Amino acid sequence: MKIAIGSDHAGLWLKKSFIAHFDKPEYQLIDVGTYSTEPVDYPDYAEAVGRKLLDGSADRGILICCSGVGASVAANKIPGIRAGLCHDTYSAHQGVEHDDMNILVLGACIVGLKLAIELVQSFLGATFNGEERHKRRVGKIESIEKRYKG
Ligand SMILES: O=C(CO)[C@H](O)[C@H](O)[C@H](O)COP(=O)(O)O
Repeated sequence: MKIAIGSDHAGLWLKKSFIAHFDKPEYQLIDVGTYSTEPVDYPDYAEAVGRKLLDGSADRGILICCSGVGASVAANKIPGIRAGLCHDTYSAHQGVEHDDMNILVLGACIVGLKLAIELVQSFLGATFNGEERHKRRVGKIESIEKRYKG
């Protein structure tokens, strides 16, 4: 699975830890930055991760900022992106199974490394279950995107 991963300065430590932990043959991590602790703006990394999904170079995305809120808000502005801020493992897999969530957003100021790894494992191990009512709801999200297209 190809996974685009990005963070701002606040999420850098967690992004680095993920890159080390998920260095496994089944995962190909595409690191879109940031690469130093110099302060940056989370929307830039949210957009960079979103673009990787839209151009087909990544199957899933992981985004990290301090709370996870800003990165989540920014990523969800991109049509086709369904980003979820999840700090419990149930939401991390149910968000994929029911809502076809394609980016997991984490707050590096909120979660510790062990929980964060479990969250990513839950997210990556889940697939959209494709049941009619869930397809209908995701379809309605796409309709909202179309109605408000600039
Ligand atoms: O949490 C965030 C947005 O929801 C970001 O990580 C910001 O970086 C956070 O607001 C901290 O910003 P600062 O410039 O490091 O004070």
